Amino acid sequence: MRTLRTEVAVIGAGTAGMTGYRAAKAGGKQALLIESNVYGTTCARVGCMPSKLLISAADAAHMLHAAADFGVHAGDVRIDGKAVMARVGSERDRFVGFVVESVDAYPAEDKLHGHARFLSPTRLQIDDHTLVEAERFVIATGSTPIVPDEWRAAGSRVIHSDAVFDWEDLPQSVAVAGTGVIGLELGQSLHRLGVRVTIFGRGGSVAQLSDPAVLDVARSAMLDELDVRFKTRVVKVEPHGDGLAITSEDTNGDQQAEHFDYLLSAVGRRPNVHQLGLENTGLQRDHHGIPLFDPQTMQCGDSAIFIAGDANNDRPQLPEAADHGRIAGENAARYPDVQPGLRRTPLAISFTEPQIATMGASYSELCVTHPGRFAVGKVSFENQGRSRVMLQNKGLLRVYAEYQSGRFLGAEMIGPRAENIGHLLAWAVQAGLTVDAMLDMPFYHPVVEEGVRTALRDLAHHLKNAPVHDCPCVDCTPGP
Ligand SMILES: Cc1cc2nc3c(=O)[nH]c(=O)nc-3n(C[C@H](O)[C@H](O)[C@H](O)COP(=O)(O)OP(=O)(O)OC[C@H]3O[C@@H](n4cnc5c(N)ncnc54)[C@H](O)[C@@H]3O)c2cc1C
Ligand SMILES: NC(=O)c1ccc[n+]([C@@H]2O[C@H](COP(=O)([O-])OP(=O)(O)OC[C@H]3O[C@@H](n4cnc5c(N)ncnc54)[C@H](O)[C@@H]3O)[C@@H](O)[C@H]2O)c1
Repeated sequence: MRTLRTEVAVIGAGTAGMTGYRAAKAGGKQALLIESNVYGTTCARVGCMPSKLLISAADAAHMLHAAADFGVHAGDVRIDGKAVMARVGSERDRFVGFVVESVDAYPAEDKLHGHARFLSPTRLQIDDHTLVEAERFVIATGSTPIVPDEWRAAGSRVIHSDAVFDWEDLPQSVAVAGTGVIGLELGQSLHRLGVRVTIFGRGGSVAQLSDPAVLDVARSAMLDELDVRFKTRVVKVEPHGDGLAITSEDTNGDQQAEHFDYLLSAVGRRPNVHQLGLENTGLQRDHHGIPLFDPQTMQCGDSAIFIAGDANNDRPQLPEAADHGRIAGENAARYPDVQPGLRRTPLAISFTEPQIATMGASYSELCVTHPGRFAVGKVSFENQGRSRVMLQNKGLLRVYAEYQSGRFLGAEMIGPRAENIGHLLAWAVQAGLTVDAMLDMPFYHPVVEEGVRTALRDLAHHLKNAPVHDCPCVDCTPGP
């Protein structure tokens, strides 16, 4: 076994790892980037990009059906599953190609292939071929989709999201377990592309939403279009012919057995911290096995080990992975002079239709941090002018602000153009704007943003009626 010495060892060449590597190099350090799998990142290979490619194909199919409501008739819609998947695959490969090009440009001596495992706080073993001794480390190992063992036992027709993007054709039917962002984005697109889809949600959650009023509207919007079985668990999965027999059970204990080609497990992702030898680092870890770390500096305790991206499970999204990686790499380079980096206002978007966006503090967080001290304004998109014009008049936006200061705190929504409104409102939170200052901004006509103004006016009205006593239950009714 050979031994390599470096100043900064970065484990994982995903978005966080690549950014961390570049930041450590920019900080003047020698760095080694270790990757156990192929280059290309989760985002480009099996995440953000291929999922959005599938959604775009689904949107095209949906528009053809929806056009009839405008008096525009497209004739028979034919979906060529092979062509859909060929475009998803080839465009995805193009995005992956750009990432691989970047990695190819890194000096060969900075890259090492193999699975890294800590032997001590300063030493890694890579497969059975190399020992790496380093002064500082960035853990950027990403996350893995969860597939419960009892489902996995039913064989290869039980899949997770990675497998969808390798399909050469669309299947006839798919059961999806999980009403999180992956289950809904993929489940809705497959449905729109003509696949028979049933989505099982063990509770009533919808993507990242926490506001009970928005959740109610979101559940109805999803049920309007999709076969979603809320409060229904998948209890048995067995091979059946070429596919699967799936038994589900609702809250009354009523069971139903149905046949599908596939079961797509979309029940969450687990940070890759379990086969890393973290027990040999002396780091304190939480109950998920993630080292305790400072979210401003990414430093684990006071050690020379930093953790970034999905591996630390703090907002597992692409822009966050890049921010974490940069902060971790910069701090690894300047260790022990560790400094807080820029963490932005939280923003999460689910590319369902209607889209779902949350930004700033969530409703459930405010119930803990501001009990009785925040006001809520709202707008329904049902009668919102431009939304109706576009026949996208479904959804609800709820906006939150602090009594006394009038500071805008955050919002949750499902509705048209949520990806854009989400940015607008996240920027307002980060800029520290008050609701009055936001209402002084320009609003054009006729635009969906006029709906945002309606919600802000409602919020301003409620802010004037601050409760006289500090009742912790005001505006904070428990969810259904
Ligand atoms: C279907 C899907 C859709 C998504 N859509 C969006 C979206 O629209 N917008 C958005 O913002 N986010 C989206 N995400 C989330 C986003 O893709 C991730 O948050 C982001 O890619 C995480 O980057 P990362 O660098 O932490 O991990 P990764 O890119 O997964 O990199 C981790 C790397 O570490 C390697 N590794 C692991 N363990 C070891 C080891 N011991 N030794 C060596 N190497 C190791 C892995 O092989 C991997 O290459 C989506 C995710 C999925 C799955
Ligand atoms: N548009 C985007 O930004 C985007 C898209 C895809 C993924 N992502 C990222 O990927 C992460 C993982 O997404 P995800 O959808 O896998 O996870 P998630 O945590 O968002 O959702 C998982 C869902 O599965 C449910 N669940 C858990 N166990 C279950 C079981 N046994 N049966 C049925 N349901 C069960 C949970 O209640 C939850 O609703 C997200 O947190 C997100 O950050 C982001």
